[in-house]
Amino acid sequence: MKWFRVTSRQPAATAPGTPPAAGDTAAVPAARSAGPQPSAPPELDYNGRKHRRAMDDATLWDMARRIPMALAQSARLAWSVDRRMTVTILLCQLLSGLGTAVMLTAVSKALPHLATSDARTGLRQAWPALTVAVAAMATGAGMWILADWATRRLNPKIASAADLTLVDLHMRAELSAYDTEGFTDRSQAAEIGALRAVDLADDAKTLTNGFVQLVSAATVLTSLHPLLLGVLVLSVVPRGLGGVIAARIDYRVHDRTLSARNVRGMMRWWLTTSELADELRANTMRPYLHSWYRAMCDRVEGRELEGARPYLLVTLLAASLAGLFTLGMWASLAALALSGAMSTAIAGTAIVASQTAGRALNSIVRYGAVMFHHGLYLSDYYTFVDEVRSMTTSRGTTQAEAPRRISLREAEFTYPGKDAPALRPVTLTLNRGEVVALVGENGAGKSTLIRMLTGLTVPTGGTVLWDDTDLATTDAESVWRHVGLVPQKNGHWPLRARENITLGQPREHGDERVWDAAERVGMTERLHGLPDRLDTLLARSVWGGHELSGGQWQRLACARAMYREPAVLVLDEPTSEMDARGEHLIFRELREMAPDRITVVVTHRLDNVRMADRVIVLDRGRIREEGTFDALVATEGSLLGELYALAQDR
Ligand SMILES: Nc1ncnc2c1ncn2[C@@H]1O[C@H](COP(=O)(O)OP(=O)(O)OP(=O)(O)O)[C@@H](O)[C@H]1O
Repeated sequence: MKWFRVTSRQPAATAPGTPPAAGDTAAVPAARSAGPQPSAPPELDYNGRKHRRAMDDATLWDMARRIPMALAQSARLAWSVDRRMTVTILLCQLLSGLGTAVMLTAVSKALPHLATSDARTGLRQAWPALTVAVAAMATGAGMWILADWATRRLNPKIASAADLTLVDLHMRAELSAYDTEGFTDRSQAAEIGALRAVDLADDAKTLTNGFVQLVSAATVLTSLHPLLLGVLVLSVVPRGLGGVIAARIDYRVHDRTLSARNVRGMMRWWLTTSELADELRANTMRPYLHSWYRAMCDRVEGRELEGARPYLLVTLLAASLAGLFTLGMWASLAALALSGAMSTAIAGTAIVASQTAGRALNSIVRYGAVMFHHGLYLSDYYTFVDEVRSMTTSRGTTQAEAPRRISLREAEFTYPGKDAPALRPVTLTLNRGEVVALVGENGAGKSTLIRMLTGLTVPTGGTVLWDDTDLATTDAESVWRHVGLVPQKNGHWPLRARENITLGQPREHGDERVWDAAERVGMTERLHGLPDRLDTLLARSVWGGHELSGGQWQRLACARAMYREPAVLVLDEPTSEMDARGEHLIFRELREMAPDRITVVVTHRLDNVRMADRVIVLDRGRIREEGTFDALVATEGSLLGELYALAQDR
């Protein structure tokens, strides 16, 4: 590092590596303007993507098995949100298939007449069949439009239902669900399933329509002449195979760029959000981040370009093969007609039918691949829904009353997947009217203890009682109705100022209590200064929203907890971002409110601990000390005394 020696007159550069000078000169590091080139971004994988190589790995049998399952799952979702539209789509599909069958049969009836030498007579004899063919085609088109309308009505409902189920389950799950291994990955995969649900009805409809059309064409042809089924198979198989290979290449390119695109997408938020804009600029992070982002763009671009060539080759090959087979089919039909084994009219119908079947097959291949992928994610979605449903908070039906006493009896807690407990057996009683301060170094177990006291988690050993009610068998919602919690990380809810205070409470007439809560945390003036006062939207990221400072947000979180007038008021580092005036106000309010409730405060600012009736000092998951602040600080060798002395040593 380079050092400049700064004197009172003029800065003078010294050789690199020269140590800072002592005495009346101070040494400051030089700003670094150049340095080694940043390393390229690593190959990151996006955890939530489980099915990266699914298309590559899947056999045709896998696909054949998975696609009907996906269709059945789509039908189940559709049925659950709108039965009328689901039935409409199914009926339309059947009628459109029937239309195709009628059209092909009518064409086979009309063709012999049209093949006669006298065109006028031929047309006269063929017109009833031709009219039926046109009517059948029109009916098929009408059914398609009707199905499309029904799908458009169904799509948003399916998407909302899938999304709502997922969001609601997350909000109702036991906290321990978040700590189970791979929860986030499974949650992300399920979210992709819910996102894909938007297109589900559309894609399922197109695929089933392809099947219906293909079956109609095959049925009509077989009924006309058994040999025609073989001819049809010959004409569609190469197209089908070509389509599958092209789809695989497409998906391979998609897979190879997927993690880079996802990581780039995540990084995009970091680079453009105002929340990190200060840090990014003041710490001159832009050049590195720009080159990082550029490298990701290049990676995606390069891989997409690499995929273009094989895709072109395969599609060309598939199209050539399909052309050759079509030629072969025509030649076979001509040979059959010339040998008298088949009438010219039937051969003509076979050509029309093969066109219909070809189009149907294109849909089947294309949308079969899409539904195959939908199916994988839908399975994740359903598996996750079942998993979280079994983990929703349902502990018992006993209704909790506002406690006069909270007792922990040998209560301990070990996080899922961890060997050592975060909290070792704790026996403790908290009484109404008391303010208890929880103190301890980082990781001592304070937040874990708070979660157990408030019924957010159930102890993995021992019991937590509210009076005589065991929280492990009590309806959790009824417990939380008596709790007001200011957690370490509180939400900056993108809602109006009013809701940021009343959130979680039933709506009341009038704002009297809202202003009262604002006054308790010193926010009255600030809220009056907002353009629409309590109606102002508090979220800069939302159009028309307003932002508060970190300390002001924390004051609102305290106001929210106070507004609840809870029987159990718990605050985890409630004033870490507040100025001295705000902090003083909050602790004064807590004291005033204390007689009617059990109050628990976690704080690292030990001067605040003086106001507590009792201090509990946690150390590595154990209660190490308990008593009044003055007594503990005065005790020789106490941890609180040591921490307090460190806090004063500046
Ligand atoms: N969700 C979790 N999963 C696994 N371990 C956890 C989890 N949350 C906390 N822990 C661990 O449990 C121990 C206690 O954590 P806790 O958050 O209760 O400490 P704390 O005293 O509140 O710390 P701080 O003062 O830093 O907030 C720590 O070792 C921590 O790493």
